[in-house]
Amino acid sequence: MRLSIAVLAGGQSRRMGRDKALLDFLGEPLLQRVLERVRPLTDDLFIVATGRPEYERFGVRVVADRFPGAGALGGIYTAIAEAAFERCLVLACDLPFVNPGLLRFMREQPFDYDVLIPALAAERSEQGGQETLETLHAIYARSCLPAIERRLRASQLKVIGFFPDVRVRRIPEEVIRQHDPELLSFFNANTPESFAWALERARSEMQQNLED
Ligand SMILES: Nc1nc2c(ncn2[C@@H]2O[C@H](COP(=O)(O)OP(=O)(O)OP(=O)(O)O)[C@@H](O)[C@H]2O)c(=O)[nH]1
Repeated sequence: MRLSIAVLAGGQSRRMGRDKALLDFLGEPLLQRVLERVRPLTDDLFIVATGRPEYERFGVRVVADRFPGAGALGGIYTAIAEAAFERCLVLACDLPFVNPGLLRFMREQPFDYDVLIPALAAERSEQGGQETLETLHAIYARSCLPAIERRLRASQLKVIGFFPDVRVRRIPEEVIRQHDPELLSFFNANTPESFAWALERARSEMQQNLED
C-alpha cells in the first residue's frame, strides 16, 4: 500500500462561518468521518493544518504548512513533502462521501504520472465550459515538488498553475462513474446548505441500509 494520504484541513471555512472540519456529521466530526473512510487504504495517513492543536485528537499526525497562508496549493506542497511514500493522495476535509472503491482504483493505476486526477466533463463544470479537475481528490508524486515550489515562490497560488510543468494523467468522468455513479466523492460540504444536504443524504442512505 505504498500510497500516503493527506487530508487538508487548514482552510478558513469562510463560507461555512465556522470550522467545517469539526462540524458534527452523524455523531462524529466531519474530518473524522473522512479519515475513517480512507484509513484502511494506507499506512501513512495525516492531516495538514497550521495552528490547530484540536486536530491532535484524531489519532493521526498533524503537520504544519510549510508555506503558511498559501492556501490549497501550499497544503498540497506540504502533503507531498511530508508523505512517507513517493505518491500522496491529497483530499479536502469536507468530502463526506469520499469513496474507498474509487480511491482503491486510483491507487492501483500504473505509476506513470506526476499527477493522477479525476476530470469531470465540461457540461457540469462551473468553469465556463472547461472540464473540472478535482485537485483535492488527486494523487501527486514527489516529483511535483520543484514545480509547485516555483509557483509558491512567485505567489502563484492557483493549484493547476504547475500542471503544464508535470505529467498529468486525467481519469475521465465515465471511468469515475463506474465506481461512483453520482460523483458524490466530489461533493463539498462547504456551506451550511450543502452540509445540510449531505447530512440528509447520508441519513437516508443509513435508513436504506437498515431496511435492506
Ligand atoms: N493545510 C491547509 N489547508 C488548506 C488551506 N487552505 C485551504 N485548505 C483546505 O483545502 C480544502 C479546500 O479549501 P476551500 O474549501 O477552498 O477553502 P476553505 O478556506 O476551507 O473554505 P472557504 O473559506 O469557505 O473558502 C479544505 O479542506 C481546506 O481546509 C491552507 O492554507 N492550508
